[in-house]
Amino acid sequence: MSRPESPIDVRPITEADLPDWIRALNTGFLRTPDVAETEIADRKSYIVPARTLGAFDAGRCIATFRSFAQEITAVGGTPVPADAISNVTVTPTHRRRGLLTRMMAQDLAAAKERGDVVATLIAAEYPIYGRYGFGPATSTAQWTVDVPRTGLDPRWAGPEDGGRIDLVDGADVRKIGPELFERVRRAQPGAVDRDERWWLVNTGVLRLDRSPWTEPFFAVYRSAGGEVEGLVSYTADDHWGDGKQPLNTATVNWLIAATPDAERALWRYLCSIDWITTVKSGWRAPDDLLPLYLPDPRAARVTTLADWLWVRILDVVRALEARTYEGQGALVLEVVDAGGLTGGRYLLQASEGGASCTPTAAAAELTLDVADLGRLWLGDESVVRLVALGRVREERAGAARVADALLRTSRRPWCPDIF
Ligand SMILES: CC(=O)SCCNC(=O)CCNC(=O)[C@H](O)C(C)(C)COP(=O)(O)OP(=O)(O)OC[C@H]1O[C@@H](n2cnc3c(N)ncnc32)[C@H](O)[C@@H]1OP(=O)(O)O
Repeated sequence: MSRPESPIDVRPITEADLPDWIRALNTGFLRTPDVAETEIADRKSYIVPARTLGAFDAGRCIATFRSFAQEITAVGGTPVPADAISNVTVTPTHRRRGLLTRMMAQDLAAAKERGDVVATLIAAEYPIYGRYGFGPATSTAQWTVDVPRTGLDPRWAGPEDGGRIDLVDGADVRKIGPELFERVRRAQPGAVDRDERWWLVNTGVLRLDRSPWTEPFFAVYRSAGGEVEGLVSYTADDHWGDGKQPLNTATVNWLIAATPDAERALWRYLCSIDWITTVKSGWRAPDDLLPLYLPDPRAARVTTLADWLWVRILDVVRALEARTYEGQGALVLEVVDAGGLTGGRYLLQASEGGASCTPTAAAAELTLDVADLGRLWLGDESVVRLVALGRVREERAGAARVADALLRTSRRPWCPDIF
């Protein structure tokens, strides 16, 4: 017997819809569905109703979707306008009827119209977003460091390079953090911008009902010249062994460093704190130097290695012209886009001085889906691998190697944030 259908309205929300929209969001994310006044006030402060979609069945919100303006750093350091997607839920009673597909189509069309170059998201589950043209463009890793096994000298008393580390409070972090982060993210392909609210939430000024606050320790690294170059936020537990040995864990919430000296000094500091026998790294770049700072890198065990930021190219020309390339060369790409946003055949001409990308009628050398171009855009994937997987078709022998020589980067892209 077929289910009686009521027409479901997918539309931008109004301010009056917000409590109902938040209830649906909490339901989809398996949080308690009640909605506190403080949460309504907080979300009202940053949600853009015109970019916040809800699906309504008989007046009740049963699906949510939100996007916002973001900048993502392309390879080479150019910030590119992105459509950042978040808060995607469909209530379990209404799943698998195409509601996500409807909301995604509306949002991506609007982003294209606005002139965004890419759309971005952090996927809750891997299989959801490839069908909409998103590819996993960065990965993340977490390490657990067994401090006594590192081989580090336990007599360490501070950085040897003339720099210094000081503990600071949240107010200091709000003063020095935003400027430091701007330097870091502009040099880090795959990083996205942070707004003021991020610093308020992450220093405990703005406390969210849905995630209880534990005041962390904040440590700043200054170079010998007194320049702020690194910051870390971490918490510690209180755990002792039966034999009265300290067995405490330091858990890093976030660590940013503008220089290798700052990065090395902050990890060294974390591994030197008395009573701390385990350091949990938090979300890091997959090629983070942490293990290699340790005399015995095996003391750092990988506990997570997974896809992180996904990218959907909305404008092939601008996306490929925004980034830099490792060498010089030309390539004709046939980009297949079932979503109809940016498919076509393009000639990429790249040199160390810049790149041009233009529509062309020349014969294609590689044929690939727009999701795979998203996967390649930040330099983290190999075309040769994608050819081997059957995802990219090599129309001219050797084209995959030419593409890898141009597109790949010596350090891996990384997005330090979740949104
Ligand atoms: C950026 C973020 O916010 S990530 C958070 C995503 N949200 C969640 O994970 C919360 C829990 N899950 C949900 O709310 C929903 O299941 C959603 C949002 C993932 C999917 O919503 P739906 O309305 O059911 O998706 P829709 O019906 O449009 O599905 C389209 C296609 O994707 C497939 N699909 C959807 N979700 C999944 C999934 N989790 N795993 C595998 N396939 C999926 C469907 O089977 C369908 O496939 P088809 O086109 O071959 O028939």
